[in-house]
Amino acid sequence: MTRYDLALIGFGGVNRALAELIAERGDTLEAELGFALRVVAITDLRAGSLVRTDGAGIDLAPLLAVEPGELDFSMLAGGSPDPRNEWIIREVPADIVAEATFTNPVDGEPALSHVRWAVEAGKHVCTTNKGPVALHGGALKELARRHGVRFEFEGTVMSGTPVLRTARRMFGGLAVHGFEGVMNGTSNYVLGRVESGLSFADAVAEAQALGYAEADPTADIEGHDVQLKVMILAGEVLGADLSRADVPCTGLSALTADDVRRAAAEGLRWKLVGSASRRPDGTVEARVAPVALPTEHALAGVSGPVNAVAFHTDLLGTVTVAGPGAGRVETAYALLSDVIGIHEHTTSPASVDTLLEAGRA
Ligand SMILES: NC(=O)c1ccc[n+]([C@@H]2O[C@H](COP(=O)([O-])OP(=O)(O)OC[C@H]3O[C@@H](n4cnc5c(N)ncnc54)[C@H](O)[C@@H]3O)[C@@H](O)[C@H]2O)c1
Ligand SMILES: N[C@@H](CCO)C(=O)O
Repeated sequence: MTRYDLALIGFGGVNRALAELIAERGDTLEAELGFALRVVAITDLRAGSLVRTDGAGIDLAPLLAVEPGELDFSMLAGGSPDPRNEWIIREVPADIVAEATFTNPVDGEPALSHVRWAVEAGKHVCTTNKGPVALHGGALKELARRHGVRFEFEGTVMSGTPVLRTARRMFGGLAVHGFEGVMNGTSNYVLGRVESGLSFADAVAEAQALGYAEADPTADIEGHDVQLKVMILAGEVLGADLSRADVPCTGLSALTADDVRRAAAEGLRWKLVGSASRRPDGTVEARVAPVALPTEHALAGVSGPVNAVAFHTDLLGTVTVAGPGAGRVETAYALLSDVIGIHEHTTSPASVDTLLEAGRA
């Protein structure tokens, strides 16, 4: 039986939920997927770091029984009060590094370094962190290719909903002209709650408590999170290499609660829409902005933390992918799907992804 040893970098909502999946469903996953998962290292800014590479690895159940804010690895055997990220990523024997620290939309750090260190150490990486992928995705993919490891990031767009794999695997032979979508769970949840009478501030607080929001929810509300997602998706489906400056961004602070409720009374729904399309000269234009959509529009009915992206193609017309856009468990599932992708790739060199990548190279 194949076993993958994991190092979890960041132990907040998402990586904790991944640890829960492994602790609670490890045996079922093993029987279904044909590989076992063992966590051998965890680092976190607040809890410190923990390493256990013998036996069954880190015993996850006792860690998960402690409230997140009270976790202190320094009290445990193999623990340290410091998040020894570089040493753990480079030196502790692990097969896969799961990176789920804060997204930094300015330069992607320190997650960018986490990904680089892992790849340079010959470890596969899966991440839900949008910063490194949006800002340095091309260079990181090339680095991973040179080191013979996988760099997977399904959870960066629409959390566990497999929009990136769907676009990569299912659109072969089609020309994609562009896409538009509701790609932020927090802002979409907030708009719905404001529509039903809550203040913006209270609605944001709810989204934070539900685990949808970024550490700084300004990124959700002002559209910077969607900006990064548009850059990632445009890279994947349009082959574009966009910088943040290429994606003008207007957020929800352009709207008042009255605007949102008045629109609803007039049969319109405000949505924070991210879009990109290919111009006739082949270049790509993209933007993020709130749009008042008529209720019959496909994106108008996308509610709460649900997201949807409508892809405009030549042979199929518009193809819409909808599903959860945020949530701890949903995003942990994206990491699991990345691990499955790594397993498929390493065990079947003729896997769909490998063949598609070879075709594109
Ligand atoms: N929660 C979601 O719905 C969701 C969905 C998709 C993508 N994401 C992305 O996944 C990542 C994690 O999200 P989350 O909800 O778990 O966030 P979170 O804030 O709950 O957890 C992040 C954890 O990372 C730790 N951390 C931050 N910087 C660190 C560092 N330098 N070294 C070690 N640990 C560090 C923090 O202490 C925290 O515990 C973020 O980048 C987020 O944008 C989240
Ligand atoms: N904060 C993000 C998480 C998913 O990327 C959202 O609300 O969509």
